Amino acid sequence: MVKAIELHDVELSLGRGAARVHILKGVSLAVERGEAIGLVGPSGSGKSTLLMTMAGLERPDSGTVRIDGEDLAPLDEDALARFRGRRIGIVFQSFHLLPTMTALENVAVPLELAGASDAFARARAELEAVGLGARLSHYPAQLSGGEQQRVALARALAPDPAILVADEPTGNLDEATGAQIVDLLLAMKRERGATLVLVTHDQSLARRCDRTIALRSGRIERAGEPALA
Ligand SMILES: Nc1ncnc2c1ncn2[C@@H]1O[C@H](COP(=O)(O)OP(=O)(O)OP(=O)(O)O)[C@@H](O)[C@H]1O
Repeated sequence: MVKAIELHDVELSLGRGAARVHILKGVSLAVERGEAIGLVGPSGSGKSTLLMTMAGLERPDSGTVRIDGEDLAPLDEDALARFRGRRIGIVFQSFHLLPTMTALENVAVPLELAGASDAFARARAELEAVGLGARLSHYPAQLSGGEQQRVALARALAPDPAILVADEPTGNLDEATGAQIVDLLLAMKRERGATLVLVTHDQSLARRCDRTIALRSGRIERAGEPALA
């Protein structure tokens, strides 16, 4: 069976000259289609870097990254950006919404730029699905943190990606709101049959995923067995 995400012996360094840091060290892992993975580990262990590598936003120095069986290495930057746009939804801790656009525009405009003819109708449906049907015309500054993260989630899901990656999506939220966002992430990925990789410091949130993968000092410390293999 083709894996949703497959890394083999990935080495990755970031930074220049004396500031260059060897972050990922021989990382190999496989994520089944439809799995929800909680990616955990101490601060600085490389979780965000690994997530960005899985999402095709960082390229490894060596080793291979395959998404749905496709090796990302031969893709040039344009092809990689198109691949990401079609297949991968990304949610960040700090929402990354455009402050001058309404909730609806934040979701619809990227869809429109990607060539969707029904961008505004789809954006409206996505915002309704995350419970924001009554907030379409609000600007990010008029929304709570949890609502802003729902807009970001709607934006990530709008192109119907097969893979959703979320980097500390609850990091700027209080505990109860954070738990609601994880509920929503898990419900959305189940409904759509997507694969989810969630970076979190919170072990109790990570345990709600099908499986946790633990990183330490850039190496996989523990990966568990996929329940869906
Ligand atoms: N662009 C960069 N240049 C140099 N070093 C970097 C760069 N990005 C990350 N690092 C370093 O790589 C290591 C891993 O960072 P990363 O953000 O992946 O860890 P993390 O486990 O997600 O940490 P946290 O939980 O604190 O967010 C850290 O020591 C960090 O300082």
